[in-house]
Amino acid sequence: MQPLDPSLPDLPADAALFLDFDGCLVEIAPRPDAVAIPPGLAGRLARLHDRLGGAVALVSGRDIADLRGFLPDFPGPIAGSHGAELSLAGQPIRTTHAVDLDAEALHRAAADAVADNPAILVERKPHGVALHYRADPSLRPVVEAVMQRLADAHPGMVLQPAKMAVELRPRGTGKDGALDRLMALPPFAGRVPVYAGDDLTDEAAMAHAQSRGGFGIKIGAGETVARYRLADPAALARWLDDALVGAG
Ligand SMILES: O=P(O)(O)OC[C@H]1O[C@H](O[C@H]2O[C@H](CO)[C@@H](O)[C@H](O)[C@H]2O)[C@H](O)[C@@H](O)[C@@H]1O
Repeated sequence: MQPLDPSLPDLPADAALFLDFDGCLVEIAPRPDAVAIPPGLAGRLARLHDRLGGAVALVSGRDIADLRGFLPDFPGPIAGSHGAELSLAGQPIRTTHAVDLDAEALHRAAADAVADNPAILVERKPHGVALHYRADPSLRPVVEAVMQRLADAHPGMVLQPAKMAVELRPRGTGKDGALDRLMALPPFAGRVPVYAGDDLTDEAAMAHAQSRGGFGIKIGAGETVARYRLADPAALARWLDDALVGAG
């Protein structure tokens, strides 16, 4: 069991907590549909939601419908597709950008471009597409070249490198924007933003949390702007559980 970062403070009682999903709440899996939800995760999120007056949000590169499939009872807001969509508690999903995207055409173009490489997995999202090469990492240059061509052909979209994947997301979106949007709303407004994430896509949001008086927690290895680090999702779970115990 990895020790907790000894410098990591307790979760502030007035925190606004932003949690990434893959590699942060759940371990990375061979395929996006193969992640295992830890047995205590849903209960932990519900208790944190109560403890923080509802100021707990999921912020993911996955689309919201996909995330809801894994965490159907999550009671708080979800920012999905790298901030391109947002669902406030009890409200329908709404789009946060103005990029005019024919998602089906984009998915078709991506799938056609890698049709000769069955090891490349095409993830179709309502606001973009991801090409995964985890099954054969030697295909990374192929994926990068295809995605660069697609980005050139879709000026409204930008490249988003991910873990063993390359994605396209709408220009102007991002997890930092999602954090900003939520921090302007109750019950997040006026609280201390705390953001935990593992990936490149989380860096801007962690920097943003820190610029607003809060802090970031990098999960796992790799360069980061985050002030603190925890080894893996299990270490994050223990830190969150400590906060719940501390709260009595
Ligand atoms: O923002 P996140 O919640 O961390 O989501 C980032 C991307 O995660 C997923 O892909 C990654 O996780 C998969 C499952 O562990 C793994 O197989 C893949 O290699 C990783 O890149 C998801 O599929 C993407 O849509 C998310 O954007």
